[in-house]
Amino acid sequence: MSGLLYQLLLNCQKFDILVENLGTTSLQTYNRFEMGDKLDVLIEWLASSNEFYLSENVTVVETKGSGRGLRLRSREIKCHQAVISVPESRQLNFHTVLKHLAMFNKHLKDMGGIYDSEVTDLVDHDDPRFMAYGIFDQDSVMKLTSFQLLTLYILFEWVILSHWNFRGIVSFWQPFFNVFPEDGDFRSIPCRWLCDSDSQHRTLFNKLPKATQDHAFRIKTLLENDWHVLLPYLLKWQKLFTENGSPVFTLDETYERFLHIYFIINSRCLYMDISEKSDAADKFTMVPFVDFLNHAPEVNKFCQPRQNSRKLKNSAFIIECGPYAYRNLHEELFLNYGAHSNDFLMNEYGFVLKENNWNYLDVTADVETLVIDKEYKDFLIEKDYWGDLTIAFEFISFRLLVTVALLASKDVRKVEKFILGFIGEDSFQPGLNAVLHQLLCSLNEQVVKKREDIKTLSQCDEWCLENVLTIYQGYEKIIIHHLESRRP
Ligand SMILES: C[S@@+](CC[C@H](N)C(=O)[O-])C[C@H]1O[C@@H](n2cnc3c(N)ncnc32)[C@H](O)[C@@H]1O
Repeated sequence: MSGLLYQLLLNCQKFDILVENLGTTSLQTYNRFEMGDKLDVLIEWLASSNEFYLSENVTVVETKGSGRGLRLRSREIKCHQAVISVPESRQLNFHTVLKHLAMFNKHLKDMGGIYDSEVTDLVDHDDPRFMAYGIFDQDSVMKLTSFQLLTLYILFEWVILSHWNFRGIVSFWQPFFNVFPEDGDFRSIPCRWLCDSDSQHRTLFNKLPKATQDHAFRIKTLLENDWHVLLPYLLKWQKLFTENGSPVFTLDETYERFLHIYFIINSRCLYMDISEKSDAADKFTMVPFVDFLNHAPEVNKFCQPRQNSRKLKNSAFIIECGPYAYRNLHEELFLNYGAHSNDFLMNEYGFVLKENNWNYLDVTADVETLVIDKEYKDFLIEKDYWGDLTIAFEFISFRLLVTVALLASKDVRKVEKFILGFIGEDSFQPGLNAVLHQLLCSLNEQVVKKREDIKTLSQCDEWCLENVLTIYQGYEKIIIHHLESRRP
């Protein structure tokens, strides 16, 4: 495909941001104007590439509950109609960052040339980026993950470069940075409670379900690993950029910004084939405006990315309307970020949904402590049925049924037949339901106790408390549903 055929249909009118449910205090009014201006600048920047397209029927609306989102502002959006298309030159990913670095470092092979003369025109010979990006060599840059390269690049372009603002040196990406979420928007992410040394939320962290805590620890490990990989580059920049003998930025401040940027990327990355990278975790891109789309739990209903091969030159990221057409004025356009439970959404994005059919309980820790007999444990390990024991609203996982069948029958041979499908769950009744019912009663007691404890944590942020309570409400709904159907 030789570029996109979409034209910019946007009028050159001031971009109209509607703010809902925000009341009328002066701070909120200020934000409203500020965000409106920032959106105008963003649109102007995107529209300066004639391959950008935004449906004129769509507007940005900001609400207290979910921040900015896209809404229908006029007429309709039909099934499979294109809603937004953002050219590669306005996306941040491993590929586009390499191209930009290559403008300042001739040793970095530029993968396919610079896009726009407007970008190269911005380069000034006194630009500090000649020094900053001069420290990179091809091998070490290529070894960085997409996450690491983007974090490092955004740190320089957005945070460190702002130091040279007075000489008019502003990043090409500044219009995109302007609309990045604020750090406080991520305050409900449990990993943040772990990383902030003075977090008031450590007690709340201890009240989280174990699976949610484990997820937060996994993110913390990844994040700390990335920080250590980036540290040598940051130390070199500290030596290069000094003022009155001191570095223009400190590592403590930079770590705070690193955390902020890490969660910006994590909550806004979209799958995209990146030719330089083979690992699935590296295949993502950040797409301005598309990243205003909020999440809905329904898969294959709302807006969807139209898959384009990265191998095609200058391919765009396109969002089109899914099977659900938008006809009701002001209704929100959604994207599905994946089939994610509230535990996952809270850890990766910092929000939860009141109703979420993807919720499930991980009961591994509760059930494994019931398997006291070594023979049974060895059997489950040998059959690869040890761990990963879950309960969703619709069903109890087969892995859990196998473990409970063993606890109920204490008959390894019979359970083997169950695993092989020769006999069914009924062969273990009423013992199986008795064990399950007892387990569910104990889980219910734990949830009720946790919810009561959480309500007493008055020092925590209300929204964070509410989100944790919503996770437990989701659990309760699942437990009660099965308690009724598993009554022995
Ligand atoms: C890709 S961004 C979407 C745009 C975002 N609302 C904004 O203001 O920039 C993802 C973030 O939006 C928020 N979000 C997305 N879907 C949501 C939903 N259904 N309910 C509440 N917040 C949501 C979360 O803060 C999440 O980290």
